[in-house]
Amino acid sequence: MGNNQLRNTILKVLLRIDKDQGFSHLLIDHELKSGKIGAKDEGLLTEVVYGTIQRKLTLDYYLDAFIDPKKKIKPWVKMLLRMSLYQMIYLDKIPDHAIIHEAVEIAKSKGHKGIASFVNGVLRSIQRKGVPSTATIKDDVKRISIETSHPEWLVKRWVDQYGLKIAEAMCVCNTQHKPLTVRVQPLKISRDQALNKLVEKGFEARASIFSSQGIIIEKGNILNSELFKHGYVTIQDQTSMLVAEMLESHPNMKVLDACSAPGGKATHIAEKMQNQGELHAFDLHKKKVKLIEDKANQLDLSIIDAKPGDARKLQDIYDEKTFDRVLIDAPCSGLGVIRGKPEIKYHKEEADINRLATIQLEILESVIPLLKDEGLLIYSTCTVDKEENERLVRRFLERNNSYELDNKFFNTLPSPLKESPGISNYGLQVFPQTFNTDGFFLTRMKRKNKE
Ligand SMILES: C[S@@+](CC[C@H](N)C(=O)[O-])C[C@H]1O[C@@H](n2cnc3c(N)ncnc32)[C@H](O)[C@@H]1O
Repeated sequence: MGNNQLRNTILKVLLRIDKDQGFSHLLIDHELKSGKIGAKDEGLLTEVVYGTIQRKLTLDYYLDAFIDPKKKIKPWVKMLLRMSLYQMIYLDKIPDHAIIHEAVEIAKSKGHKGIASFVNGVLRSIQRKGVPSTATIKDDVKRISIETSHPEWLVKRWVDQYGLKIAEAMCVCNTQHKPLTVRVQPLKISRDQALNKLVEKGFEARASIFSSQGIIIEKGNILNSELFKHGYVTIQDQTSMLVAEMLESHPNMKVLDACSAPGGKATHIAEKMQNQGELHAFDLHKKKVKLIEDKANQLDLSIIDAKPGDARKLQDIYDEKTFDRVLIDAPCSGLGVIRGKPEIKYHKEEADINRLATIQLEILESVIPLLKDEGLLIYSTCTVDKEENERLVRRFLERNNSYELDNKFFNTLPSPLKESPGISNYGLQVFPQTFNTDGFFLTRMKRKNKE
């Protein structure tokens, strides 16, 4: 694929994410699987798409200083400027003159000479004069919003909920690289064996403190490894691995995973059960059930019975006190996974959070009666927001006095997590910056002992 074609593909993907609210990882995956992108261009496509989305508000702040506010610009021209500027500022592989040349060629072929000369003028002016400083922005929320490219409502919300220092560190971290982590399938290989194999193949890898099965890959492409291809390891963030660690499920238990797709945590739980017992996995969306089955097959786990179903209606299927363990990994705003899905920052709105909290509470209240006496329930989300996490748990406990937090949960956490800044009376909020992971929340509950 020529340079011009590659840049056109990048522009097409970016416009789909922006206009049609597409997911960056799915659209990138689609292009990479099309067979049209050469191996040497895969990295550039991924980097420019993610980077441009990740830095959109910062790039707009820079561009606005060079564009007459009265000028009407078509969305594709604005996006072309953003992706070109992203490469000029954040990538040092390609010289500026080549980036500007490509942008002008695209402007010519997609538009006309006038647009090409406008694009050329803006990019050349920035090249000559440099980008404006953010130091003049006095308001902290506005400054963080522009410097780290998070909408102001979100920065303000995080500052109000967690304070300026944590909020700013979180926003900065969300623009930085996160190492990939994998989970070892312990019924097929031990973590030490997997680590040795990876090091032999030239990977830089180390053990995670979050889970006895976790490995952090510092260098090397795990997707091309035999370990990955044959289901000896699966990709999972370290925070998500905490869930099965803390659920303490054992062989021959009866376990419910009420919101299960794509099955990352269900398969981990099945591994902890040594693939013995019953694991009932549900997801609201029928087509996602196949994802759970595929993951279970890939890891050679047979005890997962995956079905479509609404977690709020499982009482129609099961009697009260059926399960030894229950996981509610609830649908959430996903504000903890902005690094992997940067468009979340712009697609989510504040009103979504209250709507989601209502559903989360409904799910929790419908599912928890299925838990046996002495059973354990984990409630988790991949978001950083008190309304969906700590406050949700507090609201649940205030409304349902036969349940309580399981205090042993806090003692059982791996030690650096016990002392981490997100510990509260209602669970553990992991901030992405503390351990360079996703942002994640989890807590453990149980039925109160009757006197
Ligand atoms: C955070 S994801 C679960 C991730 C999964 N536990 C894993 O580790 O791979 C939440 C899931 O809940 C599903 N969902 C949303 N509403 C639901 C409902 N009312 N009942 C069951 N599943 C639901 C979504 O389709 C989504 O797949």
